[in-house]
Amino acid sequence: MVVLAKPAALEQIALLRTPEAWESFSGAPAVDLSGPGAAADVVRACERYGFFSVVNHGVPAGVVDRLEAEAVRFFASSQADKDASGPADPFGYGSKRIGRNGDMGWVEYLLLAIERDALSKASPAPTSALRDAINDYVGAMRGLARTVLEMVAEGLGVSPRGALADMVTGDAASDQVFRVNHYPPCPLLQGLPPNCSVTGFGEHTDPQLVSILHSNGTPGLQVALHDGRWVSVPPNRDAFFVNVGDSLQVLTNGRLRSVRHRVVAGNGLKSRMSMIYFGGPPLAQRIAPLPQLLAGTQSLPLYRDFTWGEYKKAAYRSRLGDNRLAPFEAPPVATPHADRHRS
Ligand SMILES: C=C1C[C@]23C[C@@]1(O)CC[C@H]2[C@@]12CC[C@H](O)[C@@](C)(C(=O)O1)[C@H]2[C@@H]3C(=O)O
Ligand SMILES: O=C(O)CCC(=O)C(=O)O
Ligand SMILES: [Fe+2]
Repeated sequence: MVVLAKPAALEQIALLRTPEAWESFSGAPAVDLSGPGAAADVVRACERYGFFSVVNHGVPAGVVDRLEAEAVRFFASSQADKDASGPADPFGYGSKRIGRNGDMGWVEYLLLAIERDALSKASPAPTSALRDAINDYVGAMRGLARTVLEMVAEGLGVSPRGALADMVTGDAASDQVFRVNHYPPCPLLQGLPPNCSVTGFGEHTDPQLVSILHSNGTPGLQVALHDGRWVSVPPNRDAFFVNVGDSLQVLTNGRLRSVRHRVVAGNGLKSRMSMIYFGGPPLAQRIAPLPQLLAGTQSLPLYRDFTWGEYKKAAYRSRLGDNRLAPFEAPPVATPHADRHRS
């Protein structure tokens, strides 16, 4: 069994004690990307949950399996070998510390920057086999992100159809990040009742437009529904899970909402491993409600204009669970009768 380094930090990771098993998200929408009406399904799922899975996505299983095998090999290597790729600041190998502001989780990870369609030179992969596997996988994720964002645009009636997708995959300067998370079984939980778990990755929303996640068969991911209930997402190795990020929330003036999510690590025997592609725009990209989505409605923009660079700078000063959009909300309108309408 892999044991994460520096057990002294364990007490800083929140233990969760739950009175009953987490409710399973059996209603999680699964969108068949090859089916008719997929664009409408994508928008409906983004509006209701900010989260959905995709099946019939066209990503070859071999691309996923190869990366998973290389990542397993990396996390099973010696602590000294892993540390040689760290510390994550923000990129590289990290263990337990998430970001720079005191967040801790029962997780080890590789966080890497992508430039165009491959790992950037600033984020060298530990081995050439892992690098090649990541590059293949990221190529597939860029394609999937493009398809999903084109469907979002189509379903919302935004033209051109590539308007959102181009922010992420159409610009050489776009800010894409790739992360592999490994959650080994937590020894702290041994002997405790099965309804005890530990924070693997604390609750948060993702900052970018979309994130695309794949995991092995070990559960742990939970999402918050709009009524505040937390539900467990059953793992599905054949699917990818899409999260709406904060930037897409702003671009759609809150019509699509970013999803709060977290990972709990249990005391099962199997590690959870997840790989996530985060699709962000270039630093100079203006993030503001799309005029097309405001035109003809009574909606006022809920956010002031900002660039992805400004937002990102603020995000890296925030704690994981913070509401990172609050500072970018538009000030209330002064006239006494002006109502703010959500679109
Ligand atoms: C605590 C933090 C980690 C994070 C940067 C931040 O200051 C706030 C956002 C965090 C997050 C969440 C989603 C992704 O995992 C991530 C890579 C991202 O883009 O924003 C992480 C950041 C990180 O781990 O560096
Ligand atoms: O590891 C997971 O399943 C999710 C992790 C996550 O939300 C993240 O890395 O932003
Ligand atoms: Fe996330």
